[in-house]
Amino acid sequence: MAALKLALIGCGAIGTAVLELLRADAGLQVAAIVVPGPSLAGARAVAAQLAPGAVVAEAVPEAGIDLVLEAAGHAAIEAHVLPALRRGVRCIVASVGALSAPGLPEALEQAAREGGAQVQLIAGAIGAIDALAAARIGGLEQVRYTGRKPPRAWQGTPAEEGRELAALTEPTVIFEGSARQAAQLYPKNANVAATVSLAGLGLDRTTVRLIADPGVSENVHQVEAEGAFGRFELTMRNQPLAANPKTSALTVYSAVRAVRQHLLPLSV
Ligand SMILES: NC(=O)C1=CN([C@@H]2O[C@H](COP(=O)(O)OP(=O)(O)OC[C@H]3O[C@@H](n4cnc5c(N)ncnc54)[C@H](OP(=O)(O)O)[C@@H]3O)[C@@H](O)[C@H]2O)C=CC1
Ligand SMILES: O=C([O-])CC(=O)C(=O)O
Repeated sequence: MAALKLALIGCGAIGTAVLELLRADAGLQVAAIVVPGPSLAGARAVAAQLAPGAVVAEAVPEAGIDLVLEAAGHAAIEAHVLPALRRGVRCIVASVGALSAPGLPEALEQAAREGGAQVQLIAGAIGAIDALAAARIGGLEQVRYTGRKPPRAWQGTPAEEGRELAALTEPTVIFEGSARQAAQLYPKNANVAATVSLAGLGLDRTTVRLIADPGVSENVHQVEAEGAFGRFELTMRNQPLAANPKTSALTVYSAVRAVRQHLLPLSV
């Protein structure tokens, strides 16, 4: 059987780790790696080591791709995922927070329908998305998400406004509001907030708290959900990636699992 041809969008912390893990997968060929112009040379160096057969380009090739994995950032959905879906290519999306932009969920659905393809949002750094989505069917009353990361994970975000992150000595709430606001203000840190909300009560009714905590070294994600099913409390203590402290290693494994689900005859 012909190998499944994958296009990877983004070649940063997640993309590189995904390439390492998928390197030896039978039945899979990384056919393309897509990055912005200034990163082409860096991505070519990574490809030479981890995906020697891949074309490195600024756009997904128009032919010869069976599956797209986005691990790039919110802007990549509009730029690369929508066109791929319209051409009928299945897509896996890590930057779920992009769906907080009004109209983007509908645009994704429309593009997928047009192409007869499907878009899969990964659970990424969070668990229990299956339980939450199932609980929604019975009716949910409240879903609350708390994201707690070491101060350095909030560098380059609005959390820096009016405070010196490196000088924090106490856990500090840097954001309280809806999942939609969190995903828009913290596009590299609150994709999980968007995922929890899309599985549960929606972007506007899911309450989110983001905390910079000098007392933790992990990325800690908590979900509290209540409804007709009963209630659950989930705590994930994720190891961050050395290459990007904002991102949990579990996100990489979740992306790899999603790709492998397209290869295996049986998957859990
Ligand atoms: N669902 C989840 O649980 C999580 C989701 N994420 C999402 O994954 C994304 C990637 O994370 P991570 O790998 O750690 O980030 P990195 O910053 O390490 O890497 C991002 C990569 O994507 C490239 N890139 C950026 N914009 C585009 C674009 N428009 N088209 C193509 N490539 C692009 C970057 O290139 P350049 O350096 O040139 O900008 C870089 O190669 C995050 O931005 C976030 O949206 C992250 C963590 C958890
Ligand atoms: O990887 C994580 O811990 C979560 C994250 O950055 C996000 O939700 O965007």
